[in-house]
Amino acid sequence: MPATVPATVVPRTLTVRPGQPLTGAVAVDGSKNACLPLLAAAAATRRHVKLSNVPASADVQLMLRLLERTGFRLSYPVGEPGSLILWPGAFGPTAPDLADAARIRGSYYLVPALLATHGTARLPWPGGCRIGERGMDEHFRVYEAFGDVVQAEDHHYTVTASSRRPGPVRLDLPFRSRGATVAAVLRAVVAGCRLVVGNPNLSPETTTLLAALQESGWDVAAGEETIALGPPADSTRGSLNWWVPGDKIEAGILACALAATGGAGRIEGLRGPDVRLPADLLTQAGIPVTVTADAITVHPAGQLTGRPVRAMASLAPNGLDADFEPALMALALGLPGTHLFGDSINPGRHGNLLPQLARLGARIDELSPTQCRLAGPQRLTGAMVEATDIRTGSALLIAALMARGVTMLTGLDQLRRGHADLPGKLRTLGADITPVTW
Ligand SMILES: CC(=O)N[C@H]1[C@@H](OP(=O)(O)OP(=O)(O)OC[C@H]2O[C@@H](n3ccc(=O)[nH]c3=O)[C@H](O)[C@@H]2O)O[C@H](CO)[C@@H](O)[C@@H]1O
Ligand SMILES: C=C(OP(=O)(O)O)C(=O)O
Repeated sequence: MPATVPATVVPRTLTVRPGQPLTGAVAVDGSKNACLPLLAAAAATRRHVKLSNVPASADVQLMLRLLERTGFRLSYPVGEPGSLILWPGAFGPTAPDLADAARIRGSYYLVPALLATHGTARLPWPGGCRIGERGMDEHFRVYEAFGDVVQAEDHHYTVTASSRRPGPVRLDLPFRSRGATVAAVLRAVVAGCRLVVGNPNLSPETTTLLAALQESGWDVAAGEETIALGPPADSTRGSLNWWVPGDKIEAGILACALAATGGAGRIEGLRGPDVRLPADLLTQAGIPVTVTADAITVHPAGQLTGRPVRAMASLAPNGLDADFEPALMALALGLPGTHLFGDSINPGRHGNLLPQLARLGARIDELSPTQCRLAGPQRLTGAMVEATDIRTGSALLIAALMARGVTMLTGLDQLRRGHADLPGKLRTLGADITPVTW
């Protein structure tokens, strides 16, 4: 009898072979990093929220299970793939055991909702990508500014809600942490109080959350210096409709893959301004790119005589999101010039990414633990590599498409944490990527 592979088998390894330049059109999924705070905000509002364009990535699926275990209810409207409705169900007297919250960084977004439902949040230290020391001290300072009590233990941390209703809260962040900014905003939602955050994070993920709250009746004013929030004037509790924006990082990865193979194509379903910076870097490197309100198009490049790539991650308003950097680094391996990269936000990123690119033969000079330089174009050779974090996985896919010979990519669980099916999207553009099912 021929061996058959059940349709549900999830491959653990992929083979990637170089081929024709990628071409065609593909749409991105909703963004994991925008979806996680929106889910946490939906829980914090304790209203019925319909959320659309929800990606099927593993981290988002896990967040949904954590919310259900906490006592929130979920339903999936028929005929609307990617949509769900979240509302508060019955909450038990004791806080739930959320041990597997340790698998994702974004589980910290649950703290405000847990304070609302149980008065206390006890969570394992967050996991996610192993990209260096990923502190939470600033998140804790946020809760303390609201009068909450924070206890750090070996394996867990506990936040206990203040018994007093906080008055207006003002806090200034020492740096523009996205996690701490979102924590402050969601805590104010639970407290129903006014909030001013100085030196806030203004990434699209944060401003998407602010826009959703504004639609929900909150008074929101966001500028480079401060974010100011005021609770809704009336106590309307009607249902809300929010939308997860298309994944800017997935769009950047697909644009880099098109460019890396000398191809041309269109990536849809995103917000143009979210990909402005990586698009500018491609254009400066001599790869013609146009960005419209909801798409990015990579045009055929002639001779590559553009400027070298200089991709420095930054938390400044309009700074380059750190998660774009690995894909740009993979692309630059094929571009002429001496290219410079930096990510001091995630100080362990290069320690993860560079050894894997080196397995393909990449020669990258580490100027410091967080900065590196490479001269291109380089000749890469297929090898066995591992997606040691989400963005390392996507950078390896791009590099493998440029390499001579076959690359085998393992560690797909990491890749799936951030993208429901990035290999499938690359296949839509013509990439030769095959799951290994033995
Ligand atoms: C789930 C999610 O959206 N993850 C993103 C988020 O990471 P992350 O969730 O880590 O964002 P944070 O703002 O919490 O932290 C960013 C970095 O700042 C430092 N830090 C942060 C808080 C703190 O209290 N103490 C401290 O030292 C750590 O080095 C940490 O790694 O923003 C990063 C930078 O844009 C992105 O690369 C991640 O993809
Ligand atoms: C670093 C990332 O994820 P997380 O913060 O969830 O680990 C990422 O999305 O690239």
